[in-house]
Amino acid sequence: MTKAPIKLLMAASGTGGHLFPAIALAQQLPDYQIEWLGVPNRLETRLVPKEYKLHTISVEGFQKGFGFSSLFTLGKLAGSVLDVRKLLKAGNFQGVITTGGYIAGPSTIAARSLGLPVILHESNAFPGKVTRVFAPWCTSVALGFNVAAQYLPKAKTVYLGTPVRPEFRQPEIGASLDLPVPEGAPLIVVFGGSQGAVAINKLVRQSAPAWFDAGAYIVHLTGDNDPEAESLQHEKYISLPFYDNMAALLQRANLAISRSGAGSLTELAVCGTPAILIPYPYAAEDHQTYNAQVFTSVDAGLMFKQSDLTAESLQNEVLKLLCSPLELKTMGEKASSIAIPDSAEKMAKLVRSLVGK
Ligand SMILES: CC(=O)N[C@H]1[C@@H](OP(=O)(O)OP(=O)(O)OC[C@H]2O[C@@H](n3ccc(=O)[nH]c3=O)[C@H](O)[C@@H]2O)O[C@H](CO)[C@@H](O)[C@@H]1O
Repeated sequence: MTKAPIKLLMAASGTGGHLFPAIALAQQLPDYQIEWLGVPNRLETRLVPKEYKLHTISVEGFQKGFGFSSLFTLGKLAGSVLDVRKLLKAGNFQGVITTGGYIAGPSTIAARSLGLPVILHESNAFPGKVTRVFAPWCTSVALGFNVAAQYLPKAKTVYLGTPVRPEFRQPEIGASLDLPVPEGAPLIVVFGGSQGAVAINKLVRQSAPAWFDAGAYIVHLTGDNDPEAESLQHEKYISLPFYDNMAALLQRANLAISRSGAGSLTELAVCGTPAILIPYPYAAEDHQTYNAQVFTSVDAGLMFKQSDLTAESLQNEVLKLLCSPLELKTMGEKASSIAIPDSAEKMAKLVRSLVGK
């Protein structure tokens, strides 16, 4: 008689930073039966591969302070816990993995109340609020950056890095770059996390002419929300709202200009791509600055506060780097030195040890 596959619920929702690591991990567990838990109308409805059945619940975060709206949210949290419990019981799930964010709360409470193991992956250097609250309840908390452990003293933490899609570490299995960038031309890639960064886009468009004059090409991933996304036209400039083949792009790039979401930093490290990092100023508890500091602490990148940066200063910083290929190379090597390329395999091993083989 063949053994039934182990059933696992993947609670990962919201942004690329939460979804891509979960997808990369799921792909390392082909013998498991994985179903997904998300929220209606978020990126998971678009990004989660069709092979994983997607269940959705509605969850919300707490506002600052504690008033009627928080009581309402608390009521909703209790409702979501009941929904997840029902799902876990009906589906005979044997464990839960979550990549943090609001969905992690009800998933952790529901699973632990049923005695199921929960593995939480926290990719940020400064863990999110939900992670800090729920980490002590989890069976294991895997960290993307080891500095995060100091903020989770009561949790069973283990530093395994953040899983990346397989083509990031095995270029030969990925599609090649299908953009018209001539071989040997310096390439600057600009991206602002999975949703784009309008403020960076504007600075880049103003700075770009001097970079073109220096021979550089730019691939600019603008996100969907930039009304001026098509305002710059140049033969060395390619602008797209979103690009699927990030692995080939970052492997080819000589320099990235980026926000400092954990997913972006992890991929830059795995690809050994030097970067100018501009943390999103409104990120929860300024966590993108903590992330960027992991890079700057080993000289793998330069960090600039958005409020201090002008088009002129950005233009000059990039020109300096374009003129110093050796410095770019050294920064790239430093970035590689902090990468854990086989994080997905390590996470899969942890899951098998706690949920079952
Ligand atoms: C605004 C904000 O609060 N963002 C947070 C969000 O991630 P957010 O999704 O904004 O950013 P991340 O840097 O973590 O991930 C971006 C992901 O999108 C991919 N990508 C991007 C552009 C594109 O065209 N194609 C593409 O595939 C990147 O390759 C990367 O895998 O969750 C992360 C993990 O908790 C946090 O660290 C980020 O701070």
